[in-house]
Amino acid sequence: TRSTRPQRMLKAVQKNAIRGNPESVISAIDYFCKHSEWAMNVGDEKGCILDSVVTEVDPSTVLELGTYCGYSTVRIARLLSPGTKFITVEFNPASAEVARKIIAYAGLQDKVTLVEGASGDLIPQIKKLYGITTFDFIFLDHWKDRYLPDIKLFEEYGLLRKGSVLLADNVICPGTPEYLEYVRNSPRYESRYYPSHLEYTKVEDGLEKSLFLG
Ligand SMILES: CNc1ncnc2c1ncn2[C@@H]1O[C@H](/C=C/CNC(=O)c2cc(-c3ccc(F)cc3)cc(O)c2O)[C@H](F)[C@H]1O
Ligand SMILES: [Mg+2]
Repeated sequence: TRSTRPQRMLKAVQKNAIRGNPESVISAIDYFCKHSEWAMNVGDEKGCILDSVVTEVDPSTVLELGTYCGYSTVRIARLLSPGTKFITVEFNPASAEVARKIIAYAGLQDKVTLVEGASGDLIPQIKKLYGITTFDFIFLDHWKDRYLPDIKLFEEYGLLRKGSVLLADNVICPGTPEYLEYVRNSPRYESRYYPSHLEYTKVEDGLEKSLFLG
C-alpha cells in the first residue's frame, strides 16, 4: 500500500537529518516541504515568530493542540528550559506515531508528553491526569473551527492565569474568524496579530498572540 505524506516526511528526516540535532530535523522537514511535498507544518517563516514568542514567554508549562508530524513540537521543545512540562495533543494515531518518531529522532522525547486523543476530551482532565494547574503558553494549530470552543474550555476549567499566552496559527489562511473575533473583542484578552505567510508559500497568513488578563 502507498505510504502517507507523514511517513514520507519521516523518511526524509531519517535520511537527511542528524539524530539528536533538532535544528537539522527542522531543516530536513522544511526542505522536504519546499522541494518534495507541501505539508501543513507551521514552517520556517511563522516558525521564527513562534520561536521568538516561546523564548520571550520562557514557559514552565506548555500545551500544543494539533501535533500533526511534530514539526512545531520540535521547534518549541528545543527552546524549553529543563523541567518544563510540555503536553502536545494529537487524535490521529498515524500522525501521532510519525510525530513520536520525529520528536525522538530530534532527541527531545524526554521533554514532550504526546497525548493521543481529542483536545475536547483531554482539556477537562489535564489537571487530574498531569498535575498541571495553568498553562503559561498554548499553541493552537488543530482544526480551525475548534480554536474557539477549546479556548472557552481553557477558561471553564481554569487552565489560564493572568499572563498566559496563547498563540494561534492560520488566523488568515485557512482562517479562524470566530476565534479572532472573540479574542480581539473580549476584555479578558490583549491580542496582537503577527503578519506572515502560509508555510512554504507567498499566500498571506499570520499568527495571533493573545495575553490572558485574568
Ligand atoms: C479537535 N481536536 C483535536 N484534538 C487533537 N488533535 C486534533 C484535533 N483537531 C485536529 N487534530 C489534529 O491536528 C492536525 C490538524 C491540523 C489542522 N490544520 C490545518 O487544517 C491547516 C491547514 C492549512 C492549509 C492552508 C491552506 C491550504 F490550501 C490547505 C491547508 C495550513 C495549516 O497551517 C494548518 O494548520 C492533525 F492533522 C489532526 O489529526
Ligand atoms: Mg497550521
